[in-house]
Amino acid sequence: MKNSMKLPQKLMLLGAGELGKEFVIAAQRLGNYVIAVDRYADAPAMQVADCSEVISMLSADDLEAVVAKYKPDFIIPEIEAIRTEKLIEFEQRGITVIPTAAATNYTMNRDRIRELASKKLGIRTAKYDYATSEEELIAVSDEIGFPNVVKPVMSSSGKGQSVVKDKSEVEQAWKYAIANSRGDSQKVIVEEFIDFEIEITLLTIKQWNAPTIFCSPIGHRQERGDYQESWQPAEISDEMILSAQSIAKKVTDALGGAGIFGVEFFITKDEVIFSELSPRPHDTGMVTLISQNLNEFELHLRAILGLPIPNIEQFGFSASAVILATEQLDSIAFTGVAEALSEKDVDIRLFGKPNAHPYRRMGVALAKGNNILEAREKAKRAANQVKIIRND
Ligand SMILES: Nc1ncnc2c1ncn2[C@@H]1O[C@H](COP(=O)(O)OP(=O)(O)OP(=O)(O)O)[C@@H](O)[C@H]1O
Ligand SMILES: NCC(=O)N[C@@H]1O[C@H](COP(=O)([O-])[O-])[C@@H](O)[C@H]1O
Ligand SMILES: [Mg+2]
Repeated sequence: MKNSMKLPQKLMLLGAGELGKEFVIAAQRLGNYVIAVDRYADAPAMQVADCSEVISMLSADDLEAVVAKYKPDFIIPEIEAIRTEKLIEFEQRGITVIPTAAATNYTMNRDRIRELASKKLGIRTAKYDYATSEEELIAVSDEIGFPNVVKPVMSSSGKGQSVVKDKSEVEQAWKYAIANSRGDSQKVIVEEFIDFEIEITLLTIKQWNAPTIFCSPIGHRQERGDYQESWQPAEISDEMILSAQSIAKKVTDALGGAGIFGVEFFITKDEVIFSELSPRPHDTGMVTLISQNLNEFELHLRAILGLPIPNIEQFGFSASAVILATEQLDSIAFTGVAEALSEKDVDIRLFGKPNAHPYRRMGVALAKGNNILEAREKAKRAANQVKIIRND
């Protein structure tokens, strides 16, 4: 369907963070025209796009205005917090929404994608239920058991998420989830805590006119529900990889369209448990900036434009480690970059976010090594060398 299109295409990116920035670079390399949109000016992807717009992506009117102004060929969501009902309308008007408008609607809220995976497709997930008040959360927590994980149904990067060890922590978990929920949703999901051996992201590339293909699994470590480091390949059995691939194929087929998906799994001693997925490049997939011939952003672009992906070559033991802010800063400078780059097979990306607050991801260190441990150590060492200071 899409494989004889001409270039350039006009791409509208909804969300212009670090993932968008690398995607825009990939799109620009093939000469495409990109409009980067986000809630604030000078966002990372805006710095490399042809033009940019600052709007509320939760506002249908704002979305209508930018789409009417630019008439893009493709709308490519980069974050979850978008008025997805409006995307359905754009799709009906003939604009291609990636991967599909329905998929962005399914994945915007945890409950929708969970119901699809667990109830409709019968895929194994953590035991779960929902609560819409503190009283209900107390009852539901008892039913799921302790420890459990409480998350707002509308949030990402671990915002509002907590591990609840016993009854005494339920009230605090409710308050924290509601205070950090995106939009005005008062609904949380309570999940059985999975004591996994490793968690992985399986980058899954769904194409318009070619079979679904996969990257080598990426292992990752999270703190506060947010990614700290990732590595590829993840040390899991071939049998488990096949099982994860089959689940990823099932879910992405149900969502339809084309593009890359970051499909997250918990791997226990003997089970592969589906967690959630992003219908776009995944933060833990930034390791592919050093680990593959085509990184996850280039793969996303090729899948979107119906360009062939003849092979994905994995270059061996690779890792990424995040560079996080520790304080509130209005203007930023970095030190220690030269020291970090002095080691062989190390690279750094600084995203260019205009301001910082504690735990905000400002950059990432990338490394290759002779084994996974070495690659992880190198990436972490490089990340720790980079310091964020006030630029005055
Ligand atoms: N049921 C669970 N059992 C054990 N750990 C969990 C569970 N749910 C979440 N976690 C931990 O918290 C992390 C973040 O959870 P999840 O992916 O659901 O949140 P998120 O806010 O969507 O994150 P992101 O947007 O970065 O993908 C997981 O990667 C995992 O480390
Ligand atoms: N887990 C999702 C994720 O990593 N998303 C990435 O973070 C940006 C927001 O960063 P900010 O909150 O620092 O503005 C998003 O725009 C996207 O690139
Ligand atoms: Mg996640």
